[in-house]
Amino acid sequence: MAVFTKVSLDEARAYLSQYEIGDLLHLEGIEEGVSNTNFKVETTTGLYALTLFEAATPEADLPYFMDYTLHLDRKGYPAPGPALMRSGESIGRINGKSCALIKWLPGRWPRNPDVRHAASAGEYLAKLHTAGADFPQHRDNSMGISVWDHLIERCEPRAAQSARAEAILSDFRAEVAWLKTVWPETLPKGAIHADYFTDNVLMDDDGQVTGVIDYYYACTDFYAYDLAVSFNAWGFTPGGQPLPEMISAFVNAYHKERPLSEAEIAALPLFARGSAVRFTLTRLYDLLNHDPSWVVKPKDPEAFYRRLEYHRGLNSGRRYFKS
Ligand SMILES: Nc1ncnc2c1ncn2[C@@H]1O[C@H](COP(=O)(O)OP(=O)(O)OP(=O)(O)O)[C@@H](O)[C@H]1O
Ligand SMILES: N[C@@H](CCO)C(=O)O
Repeated sequence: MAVFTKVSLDEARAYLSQYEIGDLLHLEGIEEGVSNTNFKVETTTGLYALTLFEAATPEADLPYFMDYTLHLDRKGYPAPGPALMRSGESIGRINGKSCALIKWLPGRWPRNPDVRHAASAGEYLAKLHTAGADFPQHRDNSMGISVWDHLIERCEPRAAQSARAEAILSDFRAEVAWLKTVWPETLPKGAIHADYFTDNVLMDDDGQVTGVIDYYYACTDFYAYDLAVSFNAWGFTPGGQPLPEMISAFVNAYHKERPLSEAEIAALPLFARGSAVRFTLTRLYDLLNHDPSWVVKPKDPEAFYRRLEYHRGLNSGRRYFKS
């Protein structure tokens, strides 16, 4: 499904000859994923993923993503750092697309995560923040609070056909205006993942993290915002019902590894509301602009709207520590 751009064995062999990675043994398209084309590559020296960047990933930011994952990898964090060509480059071109050859990480993302998975995921999010704290580059959050008004505007033309979409957007105009008045300015920030969902965290059979992939929304923002994005992903059913024991397992494990300040804890309900708005909006945009002939199924915006409703009922960040 997600092999948008074909690559033949000969094309792959010619491309890979720029690296010191031995001879190509096997090339396999990966069906999963919706944004980029991915292949699993086996050579005489090991396993890699070959990613061809499709339109959704901003070309100009590829050096940031590659440098960040290389930085994390060199610090011993399980990120898929890029292999370097003999020229020292990490980004190449194949069949008209920019591409990178990155480390293949072991494990599988958890289809039915429980509290053990949530705790390990929370610990590794904190490790990600610590390992990236001295990464010197900056990238604005292209999906952050400063663009939510613009996302609402982009949804508006097609939302006119749906009373439900109109109602959500009307609610969000007020929500975003209010969030802007209370959004913190001075909390600890640095490089964050910004899309730390279950399908981006690989684990072993004991529910321990073995790899964290897909850094193509990584950016500079508040660490506590990334925590809220992540417990919103891990701490609810796919339909958006809260699982307080999953949220608390995630948050407590994070806090043990990277203790949160009182100000960060106090900001969690706001950040949880903001991140619920962000994912409702991007999902709503994709749904409103979906062509039924596309194979990729749009994700459900309502599941994130329900999260927003849950967080609106909480007024203390301490609440997320308890189930
Ligand atoms: N470096 C890697 N190591 C191991 N497996 C990987 C790696 N990169 C990708 N995969 C596998 O390929 C699948 C699809 O990759 P990914 O989720 O990055 O696709 P995408 O289309 O770029 O992203 P998304 O669907 O989240 O927008 C993953 O679920 C994982 O199974
Ligand atoms: N994780 C996002 C998709 C973008 O990677 C979502 O579930 O809406």
